[in-house]
Amino acid sequence: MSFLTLSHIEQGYAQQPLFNDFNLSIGEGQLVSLLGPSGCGKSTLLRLVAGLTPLQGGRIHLAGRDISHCAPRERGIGMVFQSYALFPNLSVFDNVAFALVQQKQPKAQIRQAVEAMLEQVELSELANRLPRQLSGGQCQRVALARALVCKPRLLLLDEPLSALDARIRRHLREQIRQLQQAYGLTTLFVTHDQEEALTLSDHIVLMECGRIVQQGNAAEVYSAPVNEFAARFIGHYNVLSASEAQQLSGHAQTQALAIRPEALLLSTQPQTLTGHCAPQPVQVERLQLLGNVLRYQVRCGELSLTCDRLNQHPQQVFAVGQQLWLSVPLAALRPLAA
Ligand SMILES: Nc1ncnc2c1ncn2[C@@H]1O[C@H](COP(=O)(O)OP(=O)(O)OP(=O)(O)O)[C@@H](O)[C@H]1O
Repeated sequence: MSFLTLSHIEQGYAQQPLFNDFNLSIGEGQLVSLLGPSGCGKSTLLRLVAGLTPLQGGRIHLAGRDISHCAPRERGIGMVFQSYALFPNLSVFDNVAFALVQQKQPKAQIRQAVEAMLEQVELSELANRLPRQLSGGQCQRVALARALVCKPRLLLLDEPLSALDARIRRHLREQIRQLQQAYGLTTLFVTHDQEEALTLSDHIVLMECGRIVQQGNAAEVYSAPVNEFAARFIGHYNVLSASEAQQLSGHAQTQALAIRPEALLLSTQPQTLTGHCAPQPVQVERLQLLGNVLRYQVRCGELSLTCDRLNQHPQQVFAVGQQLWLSVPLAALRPLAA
């Protein structure tokens, strides 16, 4: 059953339409990522749900209640932004306690709630510090604690990790996921980073220009992109026109196709494999080391294809210019809608 429902949303800026009959349903306790390029409307959607931007048309329901025109503070929603937006003159403790103080909760109760929350985000030791005495990752954990301490019914996260370095980012996203699951908290997470969406989410909503292009769980969205936009945005797919696909597969093709780079097999000898197209000669044009993965760009006639291989043995790295053979599993060819 849907916990957050956006129905027939109409929204735009200065005569410029952005959402036209936009609909989205989110189940209780799910972490849903809104994924898409800059300007596709992710933040606007979050602001509409939070009540920070007035809704022009349509309805928003949260836990069965119509919140379309409620004031932000009446919605029971917690929000964390990319910019931490902490009060600079308040300690970590007082930042987290702020909303509870506003609600005039008893002091002892506030202390207990804040201390428990700081422990959850591993900040108990830093309770008396000011925001300027914290790292970016620590600031973001304070912002998260501040949003969670009010026990929101819905958590909105607007690119909360994008200002942080890669290691802190990974750690914090695991922490967010653990807390979200521990509290069973329905969460909408905005990101333009596909890896982040794939690793964190129960459900991914891929957007382009105010429209949903595709939605599903990570495996569905990753393994079966519906069109060229989805294929290019998620997973660095090779996208081939119908005639290119025909050239590569040797089979008649009427539709554009996508192939994941890790599905393509490179070998030094031609291999005739069941369920594969006939082996094709290729030449290595470029090689990129992505840590555990080697990414080859290979030339196959007029086609340039990306092939990923696990970086297992240094002696098995192919050189730029090397002649190889390419095998394409037929099952890996994904037809794309126009
Ligand atoms: N206050 C505003 N006034 C006019 N246009 C706006 C306003 N806010 C956003 N827009 C426009 O609406 C569109 C969607 O913006 P939005 O910030 O929702 O996108 P986004 O997907 O969150 O992008 P990003 O990832 O860059 O934050 C963009 O074209 C943007 O220029």
